Amino acid sequence: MSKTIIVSNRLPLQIKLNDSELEITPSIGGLATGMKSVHKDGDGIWIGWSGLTDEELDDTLIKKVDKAVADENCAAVNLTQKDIDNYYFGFSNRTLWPLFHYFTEYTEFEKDYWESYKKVNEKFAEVVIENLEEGDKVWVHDYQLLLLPQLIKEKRPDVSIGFFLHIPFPSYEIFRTFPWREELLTGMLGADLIGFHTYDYERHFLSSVKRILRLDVKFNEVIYHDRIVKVDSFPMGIDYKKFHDAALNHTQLKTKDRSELQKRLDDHMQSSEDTKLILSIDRLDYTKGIPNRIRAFEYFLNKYPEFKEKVRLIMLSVPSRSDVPQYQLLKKETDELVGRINGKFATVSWTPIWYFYRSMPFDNLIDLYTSSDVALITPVRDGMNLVAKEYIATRTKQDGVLILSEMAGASKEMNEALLINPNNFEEIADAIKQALIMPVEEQIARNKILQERLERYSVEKWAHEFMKSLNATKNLGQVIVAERLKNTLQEQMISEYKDAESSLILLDYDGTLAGFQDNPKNAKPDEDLFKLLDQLNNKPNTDMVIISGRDKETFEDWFANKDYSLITDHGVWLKKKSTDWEPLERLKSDWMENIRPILETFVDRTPGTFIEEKKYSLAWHYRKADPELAQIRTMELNTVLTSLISNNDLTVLQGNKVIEIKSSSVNKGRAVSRLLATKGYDFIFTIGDDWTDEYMFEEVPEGSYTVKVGFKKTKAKYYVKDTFEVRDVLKKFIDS
Ligand SMILES: O=P(O)(O)OC[C@H]1O[C@H](O[C@H]2O[C@H](CO)[C@@H](O)[C@H](O)[C@H]2O)[C@H](O)[C@@H](O)[C@@H]1O
Ligand SMILES: O=c1ccn([C@@H]2O[C@H](COP(=O)(O)OP(=O)(O)O)[C@@H](O)[C@H]2O)c(=O)[nH]1
Repeated sequence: MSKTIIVSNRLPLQIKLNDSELEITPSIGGLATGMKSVHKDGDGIWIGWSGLTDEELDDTLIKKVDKAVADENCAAVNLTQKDIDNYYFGFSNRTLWPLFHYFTEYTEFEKDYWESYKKVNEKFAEVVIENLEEGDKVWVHDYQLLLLPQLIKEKRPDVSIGFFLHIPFPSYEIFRTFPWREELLTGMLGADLIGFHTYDYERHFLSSVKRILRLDVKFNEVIYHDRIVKVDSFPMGIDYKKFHDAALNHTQLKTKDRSELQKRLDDHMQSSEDTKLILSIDRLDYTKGIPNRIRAFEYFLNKYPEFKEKVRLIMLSVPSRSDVPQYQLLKKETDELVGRINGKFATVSWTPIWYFYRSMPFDNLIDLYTSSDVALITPVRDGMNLVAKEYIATRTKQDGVLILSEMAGASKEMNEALLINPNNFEEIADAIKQALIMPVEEQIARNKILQERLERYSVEKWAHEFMKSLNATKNLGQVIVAERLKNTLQEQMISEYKDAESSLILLDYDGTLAGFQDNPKNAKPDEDLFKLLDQLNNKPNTDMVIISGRDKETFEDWFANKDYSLITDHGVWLKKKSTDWEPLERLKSDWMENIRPILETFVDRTPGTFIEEKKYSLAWHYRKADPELAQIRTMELNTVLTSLISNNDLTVLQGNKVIEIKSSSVNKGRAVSRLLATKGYDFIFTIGDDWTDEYMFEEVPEGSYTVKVGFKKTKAKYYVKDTFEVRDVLKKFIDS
């Protein structure tokens, strides 16, 4: 039976050694708490790091760890202390985490960290491959494993892979500063479906894919080699029922069953009639805006002194990544701030801030959530923030107010909360006051809407939607275009070629024989290509024709010493083997004088674009321009040109990052039909990569081999992945 394999850096359980005995605790953090609910009901396995390093383990302990993780349907990836130092504390938490949360000044670009990150991603890949069985799906999580999808896909292209990023994906302007940006993007694109919490993160990712990898993006689909990668947003939910039911049970607890923490909270609440509790819970992380929050609370107490001795801020800060210097500094800063403010405002009966630096068991979290009148959640950046959702889920009487930073992914779905800018103390202070005096009817009205949404889009639903989309993505890849020219088909084709008495091989040039270059002039044939073409050209009973939109002058220059058959200018000129150039069409070019100035205005306004002037056509290339600006400009240019060309027998063609204006009566198809009229062939092979080649595919008779380069919509019957595969196929003709 097929299963889903979840992969994340941490397993849902963390193991430590205590006097050579295993001490097992649940992992902290939204990824672990959220995915745990998904994993518990499923029949899959969860692969991740156990919490112990190789150095801490001997054979006996390894067996114990394996058993402990296997009991939870997990499998451990073994990491050394050096891996943890360089991959986890290093690259993950001193490079990716700060950069993706816009803390560029904290970001360290260390080659050693990067090398370790690659190595550890490979270790994860090995364990995944070991556990993979026929039909399994893999769901990879988060920034620690950005290279993993590609590593799995390379070894197991048949496996359906989903990837979900739990933190923000930064804007292109931030991401472009990253030294290994191409590798990270291609690593992620190994997945069939890439998910983010919000649409903003999704569009930032697509923007980087377009600009850095220059890949084609159609709406939310990336065309990557011969695959379509779907990108979408799936805002993660929580196990609503678990939190809501726990809160309901909590209300029924007898006094004797109440926790020590709850008793302290009760004491505070009973100390005066209008006393209130404000709660914050987060890992002690600089992204969570903890110092800002404390300062804003101080500002509030100064601005609204009537709340002194009545309102208390309870801050639960969970220790996190304490080997990273920025976290140590944050700890110091937080301790000092809390000390200073408590020192400044405290009275005999009141300290304004209760500060806990530890993690708490689930029941204590419920104590805190259910006892607090306000939740104050103020991250400066946060992928989602599940605490905000958990607070709302526990409000069984629907009272309570959530103050939430608009920089948290959760804010996109929680409009009924009081949304604040975490850098604006004035706004936070006013929001605290508004929350404290908000009529209970208004609290209920807001929370009712929030709860309905959270209950509906729970973490189970989130996981279900993601997997549903992953399954649909798989089908998408299969239905769309031509059939892959796989080895068995190639063998059949070559055997037909060998049996044929007369064969025609039509080869497009750019994007087929030679790779795409920023400057078209640089796409000159290389030595290998010449060798290959020479050999093909000498095959008996074979007419090899290079058929291109390039101008005659370029081909005259490039192939000066070669006796190849050539067709240039999309079919205007023909040079047959051992004969001279002859025009296939008689064309006028006076129209160019009118069109060129228009194209020049587009070049001036669109940096990176340029005009290629051929004898019979004009081409405006935008391959180096910003893709979004280019998209707008191509629409504008099309509109302008449409009104101009109608009287001139001209056509505007949209190519691969180029718009070309040329005579309507010329195309590669017409040129091919003329070739076919002069000679009969019993084997025809034609290959090309863009729209101009579609005319050839249409023109050649049924039964011909029509092949597209790249995974695109086409009239061709088959496709190959790239120019490297084109050469491999041509070698098979030569070797036959
Ligand atoms: O594993 P740690 O290094 O101790 O960190 C804990 C987790 O922190 C991050 O959580 C994120 O995921 C949450 C759920 O999607 C989201 O609400 C939150 O905004 C994120 O910051 C991190 O992404 C996880 O990988 C860590 O395990
Ligand atoms: O002592 C604690 C404090 C918090 N949490 C949980 O940690 C998660 C924090 O997730 P969030 O998305 O808010 O932030 P992250 O830590 O993942 O950045 C929530 O599910 C909390 O219930 C916990 O298990 N123990």
